[in-house]
Amino acid sequence: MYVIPNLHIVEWADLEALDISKLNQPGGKQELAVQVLRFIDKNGFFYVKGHGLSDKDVKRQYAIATEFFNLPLEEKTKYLANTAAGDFRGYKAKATGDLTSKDNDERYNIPKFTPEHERPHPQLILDHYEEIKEFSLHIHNKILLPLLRVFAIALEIDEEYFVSRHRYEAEGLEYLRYMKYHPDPKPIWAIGHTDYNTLTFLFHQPVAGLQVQTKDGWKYVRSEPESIIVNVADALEFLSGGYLKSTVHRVVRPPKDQAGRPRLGLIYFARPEAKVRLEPVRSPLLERLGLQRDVEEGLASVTAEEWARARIAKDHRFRAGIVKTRETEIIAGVHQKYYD
Ligand SMILES: O=C(O)CCC(=O)C(=O)O
Ligand SMILES: [Fe+2]
Repeated sequence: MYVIPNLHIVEWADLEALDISKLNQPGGKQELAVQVLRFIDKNGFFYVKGHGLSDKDVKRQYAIATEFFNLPLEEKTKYLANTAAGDFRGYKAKATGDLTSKDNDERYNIPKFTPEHERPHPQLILDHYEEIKEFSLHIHNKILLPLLRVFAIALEIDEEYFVSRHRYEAEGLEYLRYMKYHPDPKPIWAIGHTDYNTLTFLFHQPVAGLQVQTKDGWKYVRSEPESIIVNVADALEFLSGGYLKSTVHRVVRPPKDQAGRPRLGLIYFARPEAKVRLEPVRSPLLERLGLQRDVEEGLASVTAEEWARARIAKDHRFRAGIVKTRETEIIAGVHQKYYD
């Protein structure tokens, strides 16, 4: 427990940190796999350190994000995302008018730098294109793929099993997101949810607000300058036969001393390739634990792309006021739950 000025009491979640610089040492992969096995079936949130991105690299991205959100609204709305079709590339404005209560954030999602995703961007983004590309590629190649190998070792499966389903050049939508929450009096800014991708990488930002659901209730996730907060999301839970946990989290109004400031976010959402079926892997570990699921028990008929599109379009219908309450049925009989 930590008491911040003006006596606001904040309870922090106790999360493990994986130091991935250990991957350069002999036995490092195995050591990290053992560490992962200590927590990953209970809680899909953890920190990654030793990831090779400097504080300066992260600050540069925040500087670009700040400039982006300072652009006139008419400029930003030229790049609107087609969320009605389940496509989140591009800009999402903050809700206004009758829908003001729906959300208080703006987003700009920059997809993979592959021919599939060539699209117009504001000049500001084009001016920094190479730098944004390098940052994104580092996350994919130097953080995501090594972590996927560690998870495969933990599950005692072929080390390349997950990696071969996340080829950067393959068709599939993953993106870097610039995000800005505007100060708002409502207590919950993003209702409790799981993410629909593989792993989500949340870069350091100083305004508290992210909370994770634990067996002892909601706890704040502390953001530390050297660490990336990582969470397992739906696609990886399905692929790992339910063993790696897509953990429920939410964003609340920051504590009083921070509540009046905008909250900027820098987030990378990694996803499997579009055509990957979300079927459970066969794993000796899961067999031994009696947790092995049959393919039919998973989402074998559903691809990563179909799952993500269904969830994005469903969120769109709620945000746009097309449906009055959040729908829970998504696809193939699998329900998405929400938690206040
Ligand atoms: O802003 C955050 O800290 C988390 C955002 C989030 O959960 C999401 O966009 O899925
Ligand atoms: Fe999330």
